[in-house]
Amino acid sequence: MPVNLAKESAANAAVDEQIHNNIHIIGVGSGSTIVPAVKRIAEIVHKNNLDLICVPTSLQARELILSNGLKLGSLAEYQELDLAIDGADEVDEQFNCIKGGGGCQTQEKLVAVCAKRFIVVADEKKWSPCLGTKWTKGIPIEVIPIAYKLTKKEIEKQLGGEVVVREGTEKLGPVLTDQGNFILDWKFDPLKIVNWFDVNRTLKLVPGVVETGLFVNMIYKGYFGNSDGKVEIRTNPTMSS
Ligand SMILES: O=C(CO)[C@H](O)[C@H](O)COP(=O)(O)O
Repeated sequence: MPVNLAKESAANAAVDEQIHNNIHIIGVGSGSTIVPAVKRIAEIVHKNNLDLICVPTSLQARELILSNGLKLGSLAEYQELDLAIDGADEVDEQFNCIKGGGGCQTQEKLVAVCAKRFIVVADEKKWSPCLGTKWTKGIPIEVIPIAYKLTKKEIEKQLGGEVVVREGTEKLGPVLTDQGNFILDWKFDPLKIVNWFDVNRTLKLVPGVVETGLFVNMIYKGYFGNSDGKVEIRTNPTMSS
């Protein structure tokens, strides 16, 4: 997967600042920006002989960890992570974000909630005044396959907008997640959203929903790369350092 300078710069800045010898267990996110991040983590780990365990958020992350010669852990073994580093599809000024463009939001959220600090690495274009402005494909929601029609109807009834079943590109039919479930993308009107916490709770209470790609005020710090290689580092003022 080709990685542009903006993503690579964000990834390198985050890893250089966050990975040191007091960090022992980390969560590793999914997507294209995480690829240079894992490469950089491996360079630091091997150069300084660090003892670091990496917990993946997807099959992609698992392979990245192994192919970069890092130690693989799991959530079954570790539920307290020093840090989780991941990509994002859109981050708003309240540090809410949409994840799941790659369909990995369920494991990504499990890993993020286990981490003392959740940090994101992204292209600056993903920083947005309001969710739904830059990322217009909707909120990714993992659902149990047999429930998808009733879940779609219920979300549209309770929250409005339109729910679309995510289809594969190289295979006909719905995309299957790493857990074997379907993904619904809920397209919403950003002007109608008052409180993301309430929206997320409403979605989670719909029968059939496994997890949403709405990460409400979970980010501690975001590293946003520009096309010239400069990186904007933004810290969530509501979280202590
Ligand atoms: O949430 C994700 C996968 O489920 C990714 O982190 C998100 O889609 C960002 O990906 P990329 O770094 O390729 O822009």
